[in-house]
Amino acid sequence: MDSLSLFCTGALLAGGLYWFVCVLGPAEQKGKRAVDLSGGSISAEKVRDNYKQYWSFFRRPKEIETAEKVPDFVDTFYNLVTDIYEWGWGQSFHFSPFIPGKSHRDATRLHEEMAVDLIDVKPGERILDVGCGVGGPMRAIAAHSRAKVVGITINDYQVNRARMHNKKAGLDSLCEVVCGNFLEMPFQDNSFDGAYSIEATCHAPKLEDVYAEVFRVLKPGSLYVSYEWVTTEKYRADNPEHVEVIQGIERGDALPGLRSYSDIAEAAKKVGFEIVKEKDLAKPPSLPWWTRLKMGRIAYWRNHILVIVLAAIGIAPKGTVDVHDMLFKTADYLTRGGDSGIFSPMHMILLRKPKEAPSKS
Ligand SMILES: C=C(CC[C@@H](C)[C@H]1CC[C@H]2C3=CC[C@H]4[C@H](C)[C@@H](O)CC[C@]4(C)[C@H]3CC[C@]12C)C(C)C
Ligand SMILES: C[S@@+](CC[C@H](N)C(=O)[O-])C[C@H]1O[C@@H](n2cnc3c(N)ncnc32)[C@H](O)[C@@H]1O
Repeated sequence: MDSLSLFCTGALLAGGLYWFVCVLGPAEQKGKRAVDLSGGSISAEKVRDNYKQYWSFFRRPKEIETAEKVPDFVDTFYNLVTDIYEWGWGQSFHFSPFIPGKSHRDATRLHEEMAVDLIDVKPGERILDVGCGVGGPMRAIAAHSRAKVVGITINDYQVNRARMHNKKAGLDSLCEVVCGNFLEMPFQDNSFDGAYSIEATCHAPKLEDVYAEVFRVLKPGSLYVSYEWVTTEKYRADNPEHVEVIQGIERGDALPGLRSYSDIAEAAKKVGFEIVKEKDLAKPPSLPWWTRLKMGRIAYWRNHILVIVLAAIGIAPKGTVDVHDMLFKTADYLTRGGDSGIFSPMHMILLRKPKEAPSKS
């Protein structure tokens, strides 16, 4: 081979590699690169053991029912997945309906802005983000409403990521992040002008417990909106395929059991909220939220090969391959849940804490 053809082959290979690693994949701003994948707050050598521990929860369903253990198990889950989510999805860890002509990023932002528009807050007011992740929604909401947002997450790795992103976005004066359990929040009674939760309260073993905490910290008369993960009216517990899909979603997303859409308002009323509005935002005329998952399939294969290579050469923690494989399968269960209509990640409920507490007679 002469030197010219050697050069051309080399250039072609390098170009192909660059395209495979850097171009192919979801065209979103990530904040994470494949070479920076970690196990969150878990040291690299313990990632695989923690992954095994995570799975063992599902092999012993009794443990999942032990509600006190759930926040720890959810914390382990987010140590394992946070970097992969940021790398492969972006800084907002939720779904949104597909909008023709809009990027995923814009569709995501509009879904987030809708939440704060619903709770009707004014600039300068203080609102709570229940289960804030690395703060994608918090930043969009603070920028859109100019309200002061306080986010809470159980995972300290996410707290650090969120604070770093807030600073980088120049929004740290409006956005504050606290590490804590949303089942026992470190906030005073009647101290927030509004609250929202986006695809986070599904991690609570009992929805009443988190709703009761939100109720406690809200000022009387103020509003709370939540986007809930639910099984819909199409779900049949006696259909083995339905059960397989829902259990697949629960295992791959650290859920102590998905709730039926009909349980949401009940839980809210039980703790004292008034129901202002309830609507499944996934229903037509909205377009499928799972289109994005389907469109990403080629990128997931590319990511999988990349993760295997990075783990083999010691750049990514060994257990990353297992975690990625789990997410790969989860994406399929979620897509099947969406296609069949038995599952929705955006059952919206808008609630008001009454102005006056009901009399106890
Ligand atoms: C609300 C929750 C999380 C919802 C979604 C943000 C995530 C659910 C499944 C995740 C993913 C699945 C496939 C991954 C892919 C194999 C990888 O290469 C890149 C990242 C994924 C696309 C990843 C991204 C985030 C999800 C879509 C739950 C936890 C309550
Ligand atoms: C799927 S993520 C959604 C994050 C964010 N709402 C978003 O849309 O980007 C769920 C979030 O809920 C948080 N979470 C789950 N259980 C929690 C608990 N008991 N206390 C506090 N946060 C919790 C997780 O740490 C994570 O940040």
